[in-house]
Amino acid sequence: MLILKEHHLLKSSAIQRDLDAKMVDITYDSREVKSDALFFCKGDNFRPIYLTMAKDNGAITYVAEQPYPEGKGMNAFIVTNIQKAMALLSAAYFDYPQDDLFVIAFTGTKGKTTSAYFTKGILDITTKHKTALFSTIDRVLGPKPEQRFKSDLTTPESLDLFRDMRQAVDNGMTHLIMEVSSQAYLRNRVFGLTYDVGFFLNISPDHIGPNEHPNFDNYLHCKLQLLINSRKCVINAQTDHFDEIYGAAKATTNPDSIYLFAAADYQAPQDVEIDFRFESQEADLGTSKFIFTPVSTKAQVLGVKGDYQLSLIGDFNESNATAAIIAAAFAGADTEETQAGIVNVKIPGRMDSMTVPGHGVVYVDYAHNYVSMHALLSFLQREYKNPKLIVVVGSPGDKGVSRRPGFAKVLTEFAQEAFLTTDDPGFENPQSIAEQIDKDIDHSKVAVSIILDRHEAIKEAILASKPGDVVVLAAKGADAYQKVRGVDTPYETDLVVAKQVAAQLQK
Ligand SMILES: CC(=O)N[C@H]1[C@@H](OP(=O)(O)OP(=O)(O)OC[C@H]2O[C@@H](n3ccc(=O)[nH]c3=O)[C@H](O)[C@@H]2O)O[C@H](CO)[C@@H](O)[C@@H]1O[C@H](C)C(=O)N[C@@H](C)C(=O)N[C@H](CCC(=O)O)C(=O)O
Ligand SMILES: Nc1ncnc2c1ncn2[C@@H]1O[C@H](COP(=O)(O)OP(=O)(O)OP(=O)(O)O)[C@@H](O)[C@H]1O
Repeated sequence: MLILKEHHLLKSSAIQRDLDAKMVDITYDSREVKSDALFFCKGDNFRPIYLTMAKDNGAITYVAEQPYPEGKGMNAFIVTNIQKAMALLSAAYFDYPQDDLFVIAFTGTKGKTTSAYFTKGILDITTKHKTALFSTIDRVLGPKPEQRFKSDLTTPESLDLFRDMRQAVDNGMTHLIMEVSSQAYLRNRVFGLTYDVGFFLNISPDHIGPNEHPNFDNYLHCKLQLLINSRKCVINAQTDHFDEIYGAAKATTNPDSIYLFAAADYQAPQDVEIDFRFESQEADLGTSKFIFTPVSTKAQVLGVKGDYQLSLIGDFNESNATAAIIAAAFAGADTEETQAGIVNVKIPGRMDSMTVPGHGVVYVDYAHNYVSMHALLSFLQREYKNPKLIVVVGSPGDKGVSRRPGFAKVLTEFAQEAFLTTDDPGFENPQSIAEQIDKDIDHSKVAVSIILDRHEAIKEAILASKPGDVVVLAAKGADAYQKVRGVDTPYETDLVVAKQVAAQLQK
């Protein structure tokens, strides 16, 4: 209660309390309540009947923004903001596990997962597999295979976050790499959490619409919170909105603890000193090679520099790799470890490729907004020397509405043929989403087909390709589901479907 009081979250009226009540668990899901638990009443879809269920299952205390008759007889803490209260109480309940971890956080519209995986590749060497990971793809809480779980969210709900951190510490982990989404700040999932090093990779319009951010300013504001909550800040100097981002870091962090990185040929504004540079040597279909150089005195103190090679192709990944090298260096990695740890990193659903005999080469990639599709398609266009580009893509329902015109624009700029299909339609009609993309495409440049069955769309795209063509299966990465009306409907993944098509064609 003191914690809530200290943070001015407690509404003094309407509190019933038994301060001696023992509490053996905390949860926000009535289905998981055990006896003597504390139950958080939270969420857009919260219904008072969940509190009844929680009480019936043995909850003795609830925390909510209003008193509920259903909670009669229970201890109640009525708070002004349930998300903040849950974050603070969860951190306390799990005994502040962040204090036992070196925490590295990445935010950015693109590149969070990639940078996080690169960093983990390195720190697995440095820390001898004592590095935990909270990523969009999975959560790694310990060195054993059974301590790896699939993620539901990029950044977990606060209670899950602190519980998993505690688990990681108990499993012997000493470091944690986490992706922090803007949504995590919007919904106070990381309220009160401070990172040892926080990275701002880039920002471009995305995640704006129902259930997400009301506008770009809000999106940027939420992302900036990561810098405000980091002991050391590292910023990609080439990001859009650099001035605002750098300004946010400077407002709360000593300039000695702010670091900037950029490509070797980037001309920074006069009053901006770049700390780390990366110089591309080769970025083709086989590999990426670049030189990483600490330029400023404070960057040189870290002692990491040299030639780097990546298996994960795509020129845009050199910037992600640079962020990872800096992150790992702050966590104690040396040059040799950063070189050895990054070279073999591959990420499910990022730049996966296969050739279909008699047809084109197929790429599966998670690019799912204008900027990432632009990065992906321009790379492939350059490397394959203006091939015919055939793209299969869909846009999710209920969120990221700005992606739809973004896809239309990028398809018009690069593709010769597009198959618009289904991608997590949620509660929207996938046909209508496809039509919204289609209406902004310049049909004099791109031949468009709407095929809602994603398997069929992939098959038609591959059939339409000839050797030398490039087929891009975009935006779904390695997702093994389609989110339809609140249900995760199993889906084989784009790569598996492409392999099935290739196998059928060879029969
Ligand atoms: C808008 C949003 O972020 N919503 C998230 C939020 O939901 P919520 O707090 O409103 O809770 P809710 O789902 O309405 O459920 C109501 C409550 O009733 C409880 N309940 C429900 C049923 C029952 O029988 N008993 C019971 O107690 C539930 O446990 C829950 O506490 O908290 C839930 C976890 O408790 C999340 O699953 C949910 O994410 C939704 C599914 C989502 O799609 N979020 C996206 C937008 C998101 O967060 N994305 C970002 C990535 C964005 C990026 O890439 O940058 C992310 O970090 O993943
Ligand atoms: N630095 C970058 N700039 C532009 N595009 C990028 C960059 N890094 C990755 N991409 C593209 O974006 C896709 C997603 O990358 P990644 O999963 O690392 O980003 P993310 O920030 O975790 O995305 P999300 O928040 O949507 O999960 C990649 O498959 C690639 O096509």
